[in-house]
Amino acid sequence: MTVKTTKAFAPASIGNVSLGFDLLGAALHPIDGTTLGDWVSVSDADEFSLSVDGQFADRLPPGTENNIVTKCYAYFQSSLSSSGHAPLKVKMHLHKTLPIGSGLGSSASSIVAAFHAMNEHAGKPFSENTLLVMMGELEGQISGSVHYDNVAPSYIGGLVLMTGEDSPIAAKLPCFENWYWLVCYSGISVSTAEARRLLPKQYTLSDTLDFGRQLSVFVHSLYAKNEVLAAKMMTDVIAEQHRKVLLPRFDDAREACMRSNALAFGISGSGPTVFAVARELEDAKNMQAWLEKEYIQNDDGFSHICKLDIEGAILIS
Ligand SMILES: Nc1ncnc2c1ncn2[C@@H]1O[C@H](COP(=O)(O)OP(=O)(O)O)[C@@H](O)[C@H]1O
Ligand SMILES: N[C@@H](CCOP(=O)(O)O)C(=O)O
Repeated sequence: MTVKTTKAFAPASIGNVSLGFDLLGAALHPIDGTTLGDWVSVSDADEFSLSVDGQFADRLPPGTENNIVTKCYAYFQSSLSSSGHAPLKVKMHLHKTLPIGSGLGSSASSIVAAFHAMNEHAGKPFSENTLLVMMGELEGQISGSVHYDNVAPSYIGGLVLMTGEDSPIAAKLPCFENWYWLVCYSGISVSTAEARRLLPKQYTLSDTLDFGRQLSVFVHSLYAKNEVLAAKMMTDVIAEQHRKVLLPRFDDAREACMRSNALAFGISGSGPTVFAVARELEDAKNMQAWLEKEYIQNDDGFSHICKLDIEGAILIS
């Protein structure tokens, strides 16, 4: 008897994209063809089990019961049961290539790949929007509050705006195809939950007005195809000033990237990964050379020049 297996890949992502705290996210696709993201496969089995491999597998919490993929499985089963579907009898495997606490949407990537593979294996009982709700719920269990700015781009691809509504939860935005998105992970770990606790509970009227203006003018600029105006809006009035203390050499990194003509520079998600946007590949390479030499702190660090991953999560046959 052949055992049916379904395998999914979900790309890394930049949460917030500086100007859209919890509301904007971008999926990444390195231009050198590296697959930057996690893989999950689901195979028919009498009993559930989870195996894990990959470069960062040994940094995950010990015990498969603490792996977010096991929690995704339990959540998917209870959703199947409460909607009158048959249980899914499978074992799962996670190939963990994204560093944990990196600001590259590592937990989101595992969550998205797990739900996408399970939903496909079960014959697609849930719609894209319902799956996104489940993904957001699981991301919330890890980071302390539900936010979709990693799971949504990782699942549907591209540059994505969260609506705050039940349906659709997320909307794909147009973006400038010529932009390069450079990301550099320094090699240290920053807990998203802790980085969220650093933020104030309230903001000034002036910051609030800036946040609303920047996000709305940015979205306008994407539709108006005005990349200069769009790039000008890409600064962070919500998180950066409070979180950059966790990121050694953050200000130097910004200065170096700006000297190399960065259109924008900021923290990817809660860090320590930083991102820069460049119009020219040559500029992106110059920034990359500086960041690799000066921002990376240990052997775990790396950088990639990316384009947006327009496809999002995919199934692999
Ligand atoms: N498959 C998984 N991938 C990533 N993190 C996981 C996974 N399973 C459990 N975790 C735990 O979830 C937490 C993720 O932390 P977080 O700071 O949100 O990371 P990231 O920003 O990279 O998603 C860590 O405590 C990590 O040990
Ligand atoms: N909007 C979230 C994004 C967290 O991204 P991660 O990749 O660091 O998990 C936040 O800024 O808290």
